Order: sequence, then structure tokens, then C-alpha cells
Amino acid sequence: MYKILTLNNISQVGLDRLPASDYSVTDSEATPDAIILRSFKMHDMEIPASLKAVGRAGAGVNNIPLDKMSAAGIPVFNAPGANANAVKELVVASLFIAARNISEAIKYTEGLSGDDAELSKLVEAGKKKYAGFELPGRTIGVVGLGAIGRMVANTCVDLGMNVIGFDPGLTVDGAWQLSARIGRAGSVEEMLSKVDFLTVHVPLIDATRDLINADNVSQMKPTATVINLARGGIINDEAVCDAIDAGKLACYVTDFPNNRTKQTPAVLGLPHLGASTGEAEDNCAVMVADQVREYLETGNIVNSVNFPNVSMSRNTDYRLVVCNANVPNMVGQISTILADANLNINDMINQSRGDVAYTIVDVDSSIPSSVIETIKQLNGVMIARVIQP
Ligand SMILES: NC(=O)c1ccc[n+]([C@@H]2O[C@H](COP(=O)([O-])OP(=O)(O)OC[C@H]3O[C@@H](n4cnc5c(N)ncnc54)[C@H](O)[C@@H]3O)[C@@H](O)[C@H]2O)c1
Ligand SMILES: O=C(O)[C@H](O)COP(=O)(O)O
Repeated sequence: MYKILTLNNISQVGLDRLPASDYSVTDSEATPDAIILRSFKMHDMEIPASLKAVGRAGAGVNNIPLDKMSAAGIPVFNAPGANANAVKELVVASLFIAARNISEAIKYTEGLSGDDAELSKLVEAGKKKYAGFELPGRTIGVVGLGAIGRMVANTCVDLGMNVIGFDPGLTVDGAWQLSARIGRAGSVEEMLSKVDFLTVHVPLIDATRDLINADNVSQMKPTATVINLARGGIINDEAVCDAIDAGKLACYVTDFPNNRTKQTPAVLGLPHLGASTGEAEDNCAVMVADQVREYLETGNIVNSVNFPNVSMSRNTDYRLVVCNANVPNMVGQISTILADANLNINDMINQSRGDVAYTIVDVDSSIPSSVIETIKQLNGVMIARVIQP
């Protein structure tokens, strides 16, 4: 029986992928084989010695101590693209809300009182304050052209907007999925003076912290809107709010409000709603539950953010997986231990990513526990385990 600890509410549609005959899933498991979570912050958590895998039912993994997990030989999985449409739709909603002053206009009508004739008069009298603009012909800068950024950029093209994208890590596959009408910027700064909207879709890492800051926000048009449905910290909130207060920026839509953003009326704060649709929650939970199950039951790694992706179809009933430091002669030493135990290798795969290397070996006969113990003693080995058929 595999034990799964959930640290957030996870869609039941996803958890149903873990059959009750083989999996116990609770929110209070002391010795879990795997953790499935959403935005729970794991940084201060004591990592159980039993833990073999972490599944993030979503995209961002800045809530998980990846270095600590890699050092312990624990792969972290996420759900690339599974909530991208939900975020894209909220970005598109944000464009309309900002362009048509919808939030302020709703507040205005909510504050009206009187009989119907008086209300009608006030409606007509007030509307000129909320006149907005249309999107065709306006320019949007999209920072980060991954799963979400690409969808946002293509949809904005369909809305008739001019789109400029920036992503130094854009993949060839990613580029193929982008409309040919999207312009390319060489830096964030290059797009700032041109855009009516700037939207960010990058992970929160050192390179993306304070991407918009006190130094570069002044290059933006005073009529421009910044949208941050990615992570708090990517936009320097102080700088953006100061710019709005000084009349140098029009609006800021953020999924990560704080006490500074709450002080500025032109900030539209959302309670981290980007991925909060039933569809996205189901998609993310299904994807990570499948990946965690695949890892626990076969040792195969799909969509890990800290381990290489490694899959080998099973050739025998006797499978061993090893995670070790990515240094020379590890495979040689593992093979020698297997040979010394008279275990014939039927098939084998070894891949590395950064400091981590991962090996799957199928052998022709049963693997004694003493062999696993000997492999675990090798310098640099983090985990070695037999995967039962
Ligand atoms: N608000 C929400 O609920 C919500 C939902 C989903 C994702 N997110 C956030 O959005 C982020 C992006 O999600 P995704 O699914 O598109 O991820 P993704 O991995 O598919 O795309 C991220 C892209 O950012 C690019 N990038 C990295 N550093 C960059 C830099 N310095 N400048 C420009 N581009 C850079 C990468 O090359 C990649 O193409 C996530 O990491 C997460 O933090 C938020
Ligand atoms: O990175 C993500 O996928 C989003 O921020 C979603 O977070 P949530 O699962 O806590 O809604």
C-alpha cells in the first residue's frame, strides 16, 4: 500500500487515479511515500524520511525546496500546461476589466441609491467617467512564452492586438506554436515604452525577481497596465504602486495582493485565482497523480522539474532504480555490484540533469536486499530501491 499525503485540497478527479486498493490518501500521513500539493509552502517543513516523490498539482514550484529534494534523491513533478487555459482566460478578462474600467464602474453603480428614475439619471450622469478603450491596435508585451505566455500571446493576436514577446529560453517547439504575427523583443526593457499592456508569465527565480522595478517602470506609458498572474516578487509592487500614485502608470492587475497594493485604488487585486477553475484543478491533479503513480510503481520519471525525464518499458519482474550524484563511474560501480551478485542486466537506462543522475536497471533474477544495501553505501548514492512488479 502506497501512502500519499495531501497538503492542499486536491481535485478528487485526480485522486481517483490512485486506486484505493493500492493507495491510502490522507491529509495527515506521518510516513508518506509521496506528497501531493498545490501552493502549500514546504520550505520550513521537516521532510519525512519515507518520502520518495512530490507532485505539484500546478505549474509554479517556488513553494518547494528543490535543492533539498534533489539532495535527498526525491523527484518533484509538476503539471506543465495543465492550468494554462485558465490563466490565459483570466489575463484576457484582466485586459477588458482594465480597458473598460469595469471594476471602478461596478463600484460606482453599487454605490448609487434612489428610486429607479433617480438611478437611471445617475447611471447616465456617471458613465462618462468610465469610458474606456478597445483592444484592436493596442500593443501588449508578453514576458515568458511558455505554456501560458504562448496562449496569451496567440489570443491577443486573435483580438487584433499587436503582440511583442520576450523569452530568452524559448524552445523550438514553443516557437512553432506561436503566431507568426508576434514580434520578438531582445529584452524586457526593449518593449516597455511600446506597450499598452505588459503581462508576465515566468517562474519566480533569481533572474525574474523585480523584472519591473523602480529603474525601468518609468519607461512605460502613463496609460499602460501591468498584469501579474505569475508570482508575487516578479513585479516590484512598491515601484509599480509608486508609479501609479505619481500618474506615471494607469493600472496594475495582480493575483498576489499585499498591504502595499491594497493602498493604491488603481490596483486590481485578485486572490490568486489564475488556476482556480474546476477544469484546471482536475487537469493538474490528474497529471500529477498519474506521474507520481508512474514513478512509485515503475520508477519512470515524467515531467520532473529537478530530475531527468527517464522512462524504460519493463522487461523483467526485477527492477532496480538508483539516484546518485552526477559524477564519473557510478554506472560502472553499480554494474560491478550487480555482476558480483551474479545478476544479469537485461536492460538499463541512465540519464542526468545538473547534479543528479538516475538509472533504471532490469535484471534477469531476484535482487537480494544485500545488493541494494551495497549500492546505497556507494559514495554519491542518494536512493536505491527495488520496484516490485
Ligand atoms: N496565478 C496562478 O494561479 C498561476 C497559474 C499557473 C502558473 N502560474 C505562474 O506562471 C508561471 C509560468 O507558468 P507556465 O505554465 O507558462 O510555465 P512554463 O514553464 O511553461 O513557461 C515559463 C517560461 O518562462 C520563460 N522564462 C524563464 N525565465 C525568463 C526570463 N528571465 N525572461 C523571460 N522569460 C523567461 C521560460 O523560458 C519559459 O518559456 C509559473 O511558474 C507560475 O509561477 C501562476
Ligand atoms: O503555479 C500555479 O500552478 C498556480 O499558482 C496555481 O496555484 P494553486 O494550485 O495554489 O491555485
